[in-house]
Parts: sequence; C-alpha cells; structure tokens
Amino acid sequence: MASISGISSASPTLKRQKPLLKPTSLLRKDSGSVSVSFPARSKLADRGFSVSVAREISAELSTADGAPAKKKGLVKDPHALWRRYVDWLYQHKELGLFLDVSRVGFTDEFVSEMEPRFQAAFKAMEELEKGAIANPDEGRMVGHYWLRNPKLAPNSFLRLQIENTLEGLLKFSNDVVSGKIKPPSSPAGRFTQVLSVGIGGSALGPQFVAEALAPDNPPLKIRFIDNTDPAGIDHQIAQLGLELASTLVIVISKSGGTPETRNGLLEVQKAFREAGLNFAKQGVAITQEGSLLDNTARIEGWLARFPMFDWVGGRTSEMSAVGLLPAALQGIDIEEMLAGALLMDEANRTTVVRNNPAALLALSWYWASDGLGSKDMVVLPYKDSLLLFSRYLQQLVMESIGKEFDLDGNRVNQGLTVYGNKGSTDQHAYIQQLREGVHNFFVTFIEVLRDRPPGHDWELEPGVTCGDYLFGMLQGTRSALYGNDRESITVTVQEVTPRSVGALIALYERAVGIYASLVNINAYHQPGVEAGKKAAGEVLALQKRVLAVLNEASCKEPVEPLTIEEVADRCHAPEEIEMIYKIIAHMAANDRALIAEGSCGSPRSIKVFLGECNVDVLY
Ligand SMILES: O=P(O)(O)OC[C@H]1O[C@](O)(CO)[C@@H](O)[C@@H]1O
Repeated sequence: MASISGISSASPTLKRQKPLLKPTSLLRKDSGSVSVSFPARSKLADRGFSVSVAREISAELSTADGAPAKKKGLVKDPHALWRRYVDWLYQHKELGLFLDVSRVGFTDEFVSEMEPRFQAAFKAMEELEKGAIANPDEGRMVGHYWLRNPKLAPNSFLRLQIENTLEGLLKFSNDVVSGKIKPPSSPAGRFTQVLSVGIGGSALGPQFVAEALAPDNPPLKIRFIDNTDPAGIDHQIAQLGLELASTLVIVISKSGGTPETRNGLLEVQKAFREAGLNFAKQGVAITQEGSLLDNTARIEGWLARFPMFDWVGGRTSEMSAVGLLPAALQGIDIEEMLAGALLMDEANRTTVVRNNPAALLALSWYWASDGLGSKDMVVLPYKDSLLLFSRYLQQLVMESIGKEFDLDGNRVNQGLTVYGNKGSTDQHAYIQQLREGVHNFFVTFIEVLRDRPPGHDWELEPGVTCGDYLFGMLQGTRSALYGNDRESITVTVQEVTPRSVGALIALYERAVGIYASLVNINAYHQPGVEAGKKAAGEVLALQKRVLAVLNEASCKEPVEPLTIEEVADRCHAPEEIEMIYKIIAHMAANDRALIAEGSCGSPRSIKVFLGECNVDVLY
C-alpha cells in the first residue's frame, strides 16, 4: 500500500513514553516580548514537522538585529497596512472569493522559514490525492477531493462508484421532488418533508447547507434528529404531526452502528408503527456497504440505499451522498456546490503559498496560534444564513487537529479551538471580551458582499441601507480588534450560493489538511471519541447490573429497599458507587426506580426499590 512520503505510519502508541518538551518560561506575545527557552532542542527539528519545531520557530525567528520576529508586533501605519493588504490579498476571480490575511502579523522571515514545511505539506497532499494511505492509523485512503472531480480517483472502479452514486441520487431526488416516487399512504400524494437522522459528520454538513442554501419554499422541508435526547426526538416527530405520512426519513451513518443514530431510527420507527405507517416505504439509508444499517435497510426493503465510501470521513462527507441527497431534496443545486468545490480544489493545488488560499489560511493559523493551538479561532460570518458555518467548522477543525500524538508517536496534544455564531449579533454578546478581555483568540470574518437579491434594497436613512449597517459593523469590529492587537482573517464571497458554499467547504477542508501536515498529525482519524463511547457502554452495562440487583430485592416479600452501598456491594462494584448513585438518581427522575427513604440530595440517606418485580429476569 502506498504511504505519504516523509510521513511515518508508525503506530502512535509505540512511542508514547517520549517526554514532552516543556518551555521553561512562558511565551508572552501580547506583552510585546517573547521569552521562551527549552530544556533541550528537539531531535525532530531537522525533520521540519513537529510541534516542538513550532515552538522553536516562534522562539527563534530573528530579525536583522537579532530580536525575535514576533516582537515586532502588528503593522499599524495606515500606508504600510494598505501595502500589506494589497500585497497579500488573494482573489479567486471565477469564484469571486477574496482572502485577506493582512491582519495576521506574520513576518516575511516567518513565511520563508515555513516554506520547506509547506512544500512537504503540498507533496503530502499530492500523494493523498493520488490514493496514498493518508490515514495510516486506520489504513485508509482519504478521497473527499475525488467526490467533486471523479477523474482524480486512483482507479476506474472508484471513479465509477462516485459517478454512479451521484447519478443515482440525482435521479432519486428528482423522482421524489416530482412526485414520481411517493409515500404509500399520504393525502398529500407526494413527499413533503425530510427527516434526517444522523450525528456529527453525518449531520453537521447537511444542517449547515440547509441553513445556508435552502430556498424559502423548498420542495421538501428538512428536520434533523442528531442526538439521543428523547425530548428532542419527540419534538421533531410532534412537529411533523400528520405529515409523518409524507416524510422521507434519511438515516445517515458511515459506520452504520452509531448508538445515537440507531436510537433515533428506533424512535422514528416506533412513531411510524403507532401512526400505522410502513417505515420501510419511506426510509432511505446512507451508509457503508455491508454495515449493520445497510443490512437492516436491505433486509427490511427500505425505499433506497446510497453508499458512504470507506475513504470519505464523516467530517469531510458533505460532497458525498451524505450532504448531496438532503440538499438536492431541498431544491439546492448540488452540481453547483460540486463545481465550487472543484474550482477551489484546483486553486489549492498551487505550490506557491501566497497564491494558495488554503495554505494562506494554514499559515495564518500557524502564526496566530504558534502552531500549538495557543489561540482559539472565532468564526464570525456576517450573514444569518451562514450561522452554522462555525459549528460545522468546529467539527472539521477540532476533530481533525485535536490529537494527542503526532505521526511520529510523540505526545503533542495538538488542537485548534473553533467557536462563533454570526455578526453583528455577537457584537452584542461576547465581542466585548474579544476587544478588551483575555487575548486568547484570532477571528475569521466571513463577509458576503451582496446584501439581498437585486431590486429589493432601500435606504432606511439617507444614503444608508440595512446591509450597509451590517457591512459597517464588520469593518468596524475588524478595525477595533486590530487596533487592540487582535489578529483577524477575512474571507469574502459575493453571495451565498451553492457555488460559494461548495468553495468555502473545500477551502477549509484543504486548509485543515495542510495545517495537519505542518504540525505533523493525522487529520483523518478520531481515536479520542472512542474513549467516551466505550465509557458510555460501561455505564449502560453497570445500569443493567443495578437493575438486576434492584429487581431481585424488589421481588422479595416484603420488598427490600436498598441503600446505595448495598446496591454497589451486590453489584460487586463498590468502586463504582458514585456512578451507581447517578444511575439510580436518573432512574428515579424518570419513575423507573422509587425512593423509599431519604432524598437524592443526600445520597447516603436513600433507600431504593423498583415499582414492579420482573420475575422473568430474576437470577
Ligand atoms: O457516520 P457515523 O459512523 O454514524 O459517525 C458519526 C460521527 O461520529 C464520529 O465518528 C465521532 O464519534 C464522527 O467522526 C462521525 O462524523
């Protein structure tokens, strides 16, 4: 199998004992002085990849007079700043997209120092696009770039898979929208609603795109179940009401075994049964071939199944069936989304950093956060329809970059925190802190030049429209933050269209990939989330033991209420007493356990039993 040149595929766990280099004094950029020293220089420095190298670059970059480059501070002279703006402004003519990194303070020396690392990242990206095992821990190729340009796929089998899936989902969505494919027993005579069941990468892209691009009156309206919260699920089903009969349920899960999604499916199927509806005739699965979900859908004869490919990660799946099918059903032009992404990918293939928008983003992130995630990325789109972009980017960036080990097995605890909502709304919330409070962030403004469709604008005061205010708020905040040494990036698009949204997604997917190479981590796996899933499984297993113990005591004559200590002892899990208390408190809050004595506020006082004895499970 191919592997990316220059990147070791060694298992991270093999070398985890390596000591972490710790700065002996703090890096203080804000105070205008940088003071960092290290107990030892990393052996990896020469390899041009590791986090310790990032620290060294931050610390050692020198100007002609020997002062650290970062000590220079931000350019403030208006003429020099204008020159910097013009010099660094990136424009993608065809997409009408601009990227301004002039308000990030990287120096020319820094850019030169980073050049070899960028060239290595470009090489790695080239290998990835050719089909290298770019996700070594999972032994997987990483192929989301092929989705918008199937000719790039490393073999004709994969190319055909992509093309056939796209063709199939376009036909399916056309048939649903036109009413050729219809629900079996709806008075509407056609599907009117989509209920999407999925979580994480199987929800965030479709949610973002729906909010950004769905027309005011879509052919099918979309709702989401993206959690195992029973009340949230009930709310979605209740909102559908009688329209459940004309709801197309799309269950999305790459693995086909994610518990939250399975629970959502079971809850929806129950609602269908209770309404006397045949779920299979209204169910669609998007999952890997042969997964549990795929097999269920096949055996139960669901309306349709679409593949999720092994080589597409959840957080980069918006241009696969995961994102495209829900979008198409809402009347969104998915071919335009793909075209925008393709154009952006092409631009991101240049190996000249200043002409490569994704590289410019990665460069800015690296500078602003010292290649260590020392500053958070606040994403502020000044456009309501882009509200969910920050939430979408949160997963894309944090699940990709937030890693314990680098590709050489060194413990690095990398990350880049992303949060934000929208402007100017957030100016009336937390931007007070950004301007004046703790300096632990940089901002990305997303600017949309077109305020509203042509012909609808009016001046709400002489010479000023509503959109002018939005523009003014963005520019004012950018200036005010910079005036207080807060760095920012601005991405500008003409309009929020399928093409520009496709381009934005592709821009950030690539920036994440390049940044991951710069800091030498695997962007394409997520070992950390497994720990939480495993622990949740253990809690549920313990709950079953607690139930069995309570059931046995509750089947006695007379019923024997138990203290938490007694339950823990009888479960042979005295060390789990706190968790047992929480399990019992949760069951009591849901009327599944009854408190005979005491109250949950004082755990030692409780005596608990079950309202009913279940003789079938007595052991
Ligand atoms: O599509 P699936 O397999 O249900 O996974 C959903 C999400 O869960 C994660 O695996 C994290 O638990 C994400 O990476 C993924 O997008």
